[in-house]
Amino acid sequence: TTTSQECGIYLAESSTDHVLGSYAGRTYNRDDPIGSSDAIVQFVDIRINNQHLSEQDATHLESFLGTCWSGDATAGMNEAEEVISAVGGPCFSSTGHVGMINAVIYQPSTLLRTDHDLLTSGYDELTSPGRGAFTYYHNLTLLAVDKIQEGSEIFLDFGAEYNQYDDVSKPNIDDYRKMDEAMEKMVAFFKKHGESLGEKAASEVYEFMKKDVLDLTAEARAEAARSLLPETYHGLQAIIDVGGSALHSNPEVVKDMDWLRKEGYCQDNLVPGVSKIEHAGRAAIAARDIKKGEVVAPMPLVPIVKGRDVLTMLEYDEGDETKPPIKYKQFLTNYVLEHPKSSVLFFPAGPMTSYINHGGKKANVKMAWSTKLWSDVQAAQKASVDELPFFSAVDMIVDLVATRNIKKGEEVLFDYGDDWAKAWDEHVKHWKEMTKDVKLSQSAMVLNEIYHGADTIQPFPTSSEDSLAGDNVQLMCHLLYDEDKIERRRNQDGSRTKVYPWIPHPVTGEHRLKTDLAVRGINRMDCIIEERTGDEKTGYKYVVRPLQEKAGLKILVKNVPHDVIRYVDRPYSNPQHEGHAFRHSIRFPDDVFPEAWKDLKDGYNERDEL
Ligand SMILES: C[S@@+](CC[C@H](N)C(=O)[O-])C[C@H]1O[C@@H](n2cnc3c(N)ncnc32)[C@H](O)[C@@H]1O
Repeated sequence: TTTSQECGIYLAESSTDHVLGSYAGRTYNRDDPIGSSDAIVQFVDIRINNQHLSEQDATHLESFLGTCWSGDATAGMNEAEEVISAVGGPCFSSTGHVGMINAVIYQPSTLLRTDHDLLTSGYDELTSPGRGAFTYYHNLTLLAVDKIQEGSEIFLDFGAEYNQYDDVSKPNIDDYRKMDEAMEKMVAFFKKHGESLGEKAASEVYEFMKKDVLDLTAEARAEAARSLLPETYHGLQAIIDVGGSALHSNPEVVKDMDWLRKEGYCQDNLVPGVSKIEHAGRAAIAARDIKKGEVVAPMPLVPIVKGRDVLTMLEYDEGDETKPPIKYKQFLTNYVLEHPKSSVLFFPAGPMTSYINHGGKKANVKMAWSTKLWSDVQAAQKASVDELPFFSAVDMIVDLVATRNIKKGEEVLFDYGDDWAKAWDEHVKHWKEMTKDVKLSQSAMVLNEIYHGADTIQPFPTSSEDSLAGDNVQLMCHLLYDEDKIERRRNQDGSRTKVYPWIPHPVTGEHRLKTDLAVRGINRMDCIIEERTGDEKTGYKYVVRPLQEKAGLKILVKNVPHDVIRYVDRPYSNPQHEGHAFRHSIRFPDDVFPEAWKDLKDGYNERDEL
């Protein structure tokens, strides 16, 4: 179809500042997904493991963490004590705007993800040397929360914008919304009464609304709100026509489509799939034909200063703290670029680029520095490693360029380098030996396939029925209940239990909205299933007991739909935490690695460290 030929989302310089921005390549309606569904790389307890850092290095680490999301937004919260998520693409390269949030991370996509594709591809978690080597977290999806016109910048809701929310000098999102509503009403008023009032009286009424009514109703926000209104009431309709006061007073957020096609990067040339390479996990697949020499994806680089140290985790012997700790490499290691002559690692935050596998001689993309005028890559290339953290990702872009024609549906591959290939071959060779005395358990992903897989939908067992779940997993429910609709149940011992209904069953057409309210990271909690109703045809519903409630306080939630219940790996127990899992970074090719970034004269030698 023609739409798959058009790029749905671009990357370019933001209209708000010299930072990265994402722009709609077509019009989106509210609730439309935007861009491709991307991988998420969780890293755990990074601050706890880096308490020895110098003040400066700790600041650098924080600036890297500032480019990431909290694990709560990406379903990672149960991985460890502290979970932070590295992501690429529009979730990384969109900015916030206190007045114009038009997209959010669609949490149900990752919270309720399934792995049917991977598990039916022949991947066997218990025997594959790929176990724990690629991410369990995927399907990170952006969703439009408003109509977004073609060319418009995408603004995400980062909690941080709320700091500016109370600033009375400029309009915030509620000012824009309220004034749009007010303007609609004013237009209706002047349409009805304008003629009989006459020009002079109508203008006076408008001035009265603008000044006195706003001062009284908007109080501290009156000035900000007033700035959105036109000089005379004749200008009201034009503001409504361009799509409201936000767009009207910030016309620069909408770029010309021809400019975007020429000067921007397409961010949805790749879609996820399962790799044909055995044990490799998921893959980046071309969404359209790409010609030799074209950019497949831009990769903004995020420096991790002293990266190898920062990504080393220490595990102390609990019985004997004086013993030297065992060192592990943080899972993120597998997703970063390294150069042997540099102490800095780089997370490549491109759209879907985390999914690109190693192809060796079969690689069909290579790296080249950005040639966009808005990206000052030259300055960054001359910078020393200490200066790198101060560069914005907008000036640190490398392109992945097709080295031959790539057909739609083909897997995109990069050459990770000979060291990586050697390490992987060794790993595969020793896998059986390494794991022969280890009891490998099946992760929650495999269990969830039984209850949510496309082929079979089994009901969850109640607490009195036999369960397939091992000790390594726990049951989680996404619960939001209606506090006003309480019922009390009398128990056999005479005590009473409060029963709340799960939020009302979705009404047709509102499915997404209603269910979404409940399916959010903050509403995920341990639960026990007490009762079950329904069948495969009508759908199962459950009465569950949330375990997070204060001790002694017994409550139940009824009408909980099957789909919002999931098994989750207990903290530190999914295969990503296993010591025998493969760990190796991707080699940053010599021909593009700047001289100035080589701070290790003799080069890094892994044997020195481990
Ligand atoms: C940057 S990720 C690539 C995306 C990954 N396949 C996924 O599903 O998230 C790197 C990891 O992918 C896997 N991988 C990449 N190329 C591979 C290959 N040629 N053979 C086996 N595994 C590969 C390894 O587990 C490696 O640690």
